[in-house]
Amino acid sequence: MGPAIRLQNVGLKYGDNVILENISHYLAAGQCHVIMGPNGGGKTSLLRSILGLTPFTGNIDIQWPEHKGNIGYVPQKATFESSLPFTVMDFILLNQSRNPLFWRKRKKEQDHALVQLDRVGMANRTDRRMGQLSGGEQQRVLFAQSLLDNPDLLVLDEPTTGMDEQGVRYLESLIHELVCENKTILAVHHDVSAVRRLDGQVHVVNRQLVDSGPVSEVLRADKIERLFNHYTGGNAAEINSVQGVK
Ligand SMILES: Nc1ncnc2c1ncn2[C@@H]1O[C@H](COP(=O)(O)OP(=O)(O)OP(=O)(O)O)[C@@H](O)[C@H]1O
Repeated sequence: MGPAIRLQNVGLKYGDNVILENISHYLAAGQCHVIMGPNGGGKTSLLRSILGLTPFTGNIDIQWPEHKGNIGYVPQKATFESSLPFTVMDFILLNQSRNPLFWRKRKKEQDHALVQLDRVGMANRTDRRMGQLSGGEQQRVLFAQSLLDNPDLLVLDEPTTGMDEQGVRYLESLIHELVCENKTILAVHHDVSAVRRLDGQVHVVNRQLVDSGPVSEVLRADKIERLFNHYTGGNAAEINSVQGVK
């Protein structure tokens, strides 16, 4: 079972630049939560705050049901030196053990890595150099890597960026599978149709929490325009008062 996440008065500033302000919210356990909102609205910053990677103010409590479980994280982009001669399998194994790479090529670990790569349609590309993969293929490898420890909380930052239709389908069916296992998913997403297919809870963030609820409510036809209005500089406080969000 995945955790619930409680946010209390969460804020984040870079210098004088306010990125997140006064966000108090509850993300229920065992569901798929999608964060949407305009570019620069603070979605990645919120994910990074939840992961403890950014110095936020306020409180973020990851509430594990019994004991603390594993967290998987897929960042927006893979960061590695693309000229290095390591393969997809090396990249995956690199994160599976604290031993040097040449110790890691144990059959059991390779088999486990292969199963995860198969889940994202990359099992036939284990010997390719990471630096030679396309952006979408790299995203798939990152996703496979995030599954290695059987995470109870999976955090995805725009997971389908650069992915083709097949990659998107792999990812969506895996998310459905994980939700069926009561894992908690937290994903930043921009694609309204894809979010509709995920059928989770949608939380709109633009510096503040602008709206929140099931897909059927937040992505209603009459609200979509407002969601996109944010992109042209909508004011979160005004939007809150229009939508009655406190
Ligand atoms: N380390 C940093 N230092 C200074 N400013 C930052 C830093 N990280 C993010 N920001 C700023 O915070 C704001 C929010 O960025 P963030 O990446 O959280 O937005 P986002 O909603 O995820 O955007 P996008 O949809 O474009 O990915 C941006 O204006 C960005 O420039």
